Amino acid sequence: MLPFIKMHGLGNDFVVLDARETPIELSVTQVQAMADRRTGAGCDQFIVMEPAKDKKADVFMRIRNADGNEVEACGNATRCIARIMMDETGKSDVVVETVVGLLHATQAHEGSVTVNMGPARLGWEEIPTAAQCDTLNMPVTVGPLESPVGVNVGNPHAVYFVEDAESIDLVAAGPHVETHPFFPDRINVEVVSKTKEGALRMRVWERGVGITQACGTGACATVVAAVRRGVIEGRCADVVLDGGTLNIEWLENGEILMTGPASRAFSGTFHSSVYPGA
Ligand SMILES: N[C@H](CCC[C@H](N)C(=O)O)C(=O)O
Repeated sequence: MLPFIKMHGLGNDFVVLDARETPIELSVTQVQAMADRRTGAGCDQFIVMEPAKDKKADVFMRIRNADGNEVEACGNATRCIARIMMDETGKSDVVVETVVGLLHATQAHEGSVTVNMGPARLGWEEIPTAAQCDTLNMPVTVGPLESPVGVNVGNPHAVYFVEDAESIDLVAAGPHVETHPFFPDRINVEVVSKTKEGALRMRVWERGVGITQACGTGACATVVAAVRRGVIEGRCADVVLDGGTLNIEWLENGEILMTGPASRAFSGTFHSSVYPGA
């Protein structure tokens, strides 16, 4: 049997396996089965904790989308893994290592966690796009969505500013943007409208998953895009997602701070029919 913990960040949910003692090798189809909301444990992303490679880190976090593919970053999951390490070590500051670098996490107010998600990458080659472009207005129009801002937060995002984010048919438009040929690695898609000064409403179609309740890296990309476009004053905003609110600050040094909750849901075990040898 293979134990797991179910966690979430504002409803963006994760199955977390601990492979720090014993390596766990998972195929794409195994992850798809374990992430399935009917035949598996159900999750948006599948997280495996591995021994840190860098001695400055407390743990290595490997991230797979529900479609089984490995991705570079997951803000909400980073807060959850940081929470596990804080509870385990008693430290209020921990370092989560990922394929794109070391992420520093700090205990914040009322059980929230603040993570430095690292620098926003803004060059067309960093998004990446298939051709050189102005990432402040990328040439990708789908239905009512046009001229998104490209931001890479370890993973790629196309941020569309619209009059009313609630009115956008994201199920119709999201997949077409996600798989548009201009984005060779595919892309996460955000639709954003300003509700009041310092607050942005954001809905997300996630690469490899679909619509999720929240997206930490998407919220980071949203505030970076809003600052670059002059949509907000200052460099800090609350991003209101379907599942709740994240506070994001884009520092003058280019790094992005994300603050929000990290919630445990339950523990379980996968039957050996799902993970042979378990
Ligand atoms: N939910 C995650 C983002 C996952 C991004 C993933 N869908 C990708 O393909 O990059 C977050 O909180 O940042």
